[in-house]
Amino acid sequence: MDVVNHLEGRLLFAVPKKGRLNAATLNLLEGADIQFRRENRLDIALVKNLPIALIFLPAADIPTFVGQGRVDLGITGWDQVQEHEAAVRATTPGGGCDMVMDLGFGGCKLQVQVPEKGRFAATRDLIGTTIGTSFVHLAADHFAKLEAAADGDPNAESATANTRQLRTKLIELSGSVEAACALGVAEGIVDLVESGETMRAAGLKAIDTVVESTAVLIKSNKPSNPEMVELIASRIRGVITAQRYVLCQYNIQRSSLSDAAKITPGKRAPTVTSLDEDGWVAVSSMVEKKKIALVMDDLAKVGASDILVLDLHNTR
Ligand SMILES: Nc1ncnc2c1ncn2[C@@H]1O[C@H](COP(=O)(O)OP(=O)(O)OP(=O)(O)O)[C@@H](O)[C@H]1O
Ligand SMILES: O=P(O)(O)OC[C@H]1O[C@H](OP(=O)(O)OP(=O)(O)O)[C@H](O)[C@@H]1O
Repeated sequence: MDVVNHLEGRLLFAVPKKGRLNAATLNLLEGADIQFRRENRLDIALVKNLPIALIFLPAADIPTFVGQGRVDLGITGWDQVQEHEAAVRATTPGGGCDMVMDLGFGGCKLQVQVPEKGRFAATRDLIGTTIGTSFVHLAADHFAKLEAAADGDPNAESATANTRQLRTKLIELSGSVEAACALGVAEGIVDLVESGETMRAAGLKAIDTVVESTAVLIKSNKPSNPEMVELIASRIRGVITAQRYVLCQYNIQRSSLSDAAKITPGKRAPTVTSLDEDGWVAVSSMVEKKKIALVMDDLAKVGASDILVLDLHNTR
């Protein structure tokens, strides 16, 4: 089938075609029951059960397609959204992308890195040197602020590369940025760090953070079908919430219910049902997954018993 001729009337949704955000994004689409089959080598896939087409793009290009309104929705890193905004700020304030929600995965930091045993201790020491990065616009804005501060500019915090002539030289690299220092291409780099393994393996250390990032859902500020955007956003929100929470169930004496309810207040309020035993109630309540062990300890202390923790598949 010639999918390109079947896009009419469909909401276009850009997703990372490879890399760090690809697998988690595909999981999210599955959880939101967005069903598709991607033909070999084709970057467009029609969704079978909704009037949507998925467009598989490099994460770095997704803010451009969304910002120009060529696609309606996209999933990419917040770092990429910020880089796009820094690139087009002079012509398109806001970049044309609206943030819909933080998706929680793909956490990393865009950091200034220098050789571990080198002469640079702070980012300002790098002013006037050469910096290698794939994030040239964010790095340029970061150094514009530093240079403005070093020059005693009272408005240094709002300085950008559009408003200043930079003394620091930025070299655009498309990957393996960590190699730049060892090979003498740059004195420092600005690149992503998650575990820090790649940085340490290259003999580098981080001395400053430019942006903290996670994957985000963004939408065009002129979507073709706002109702469909809202439907997809609410399905994705349901899956993300389900991933973040568990359902905690327990039995407790009614006299201790108010103490237990303080520990498990739920999203709105805990659900309380009577048990077939005088003076006892059963409680169920959503609890943040990362807090559940402490919550169980606290519930046991106030007399809860038969505490069960259940995974959630979806919420709305
Ligand atoms: N180590 C990491 N841990 C978590 N998230 C990361 C990491 N590296 C990158 N990301 C996130 O994933 C996004 C895409 O990066 P990734 O390196 O996977 O891109 P890519 O599309 O494969 O491009 P490239 O070919 O340049 O590597 C980044 O913008 C960032 O938001
Ligand atoms: O702190 P860590 O957990 O080691 O992760 C950081 C690395 O991950 C990303 O690169 P990726 O492996 O995606 O490849 P790339 O260099 O080709 O972009 C990033 O550019 C770093 O190099």
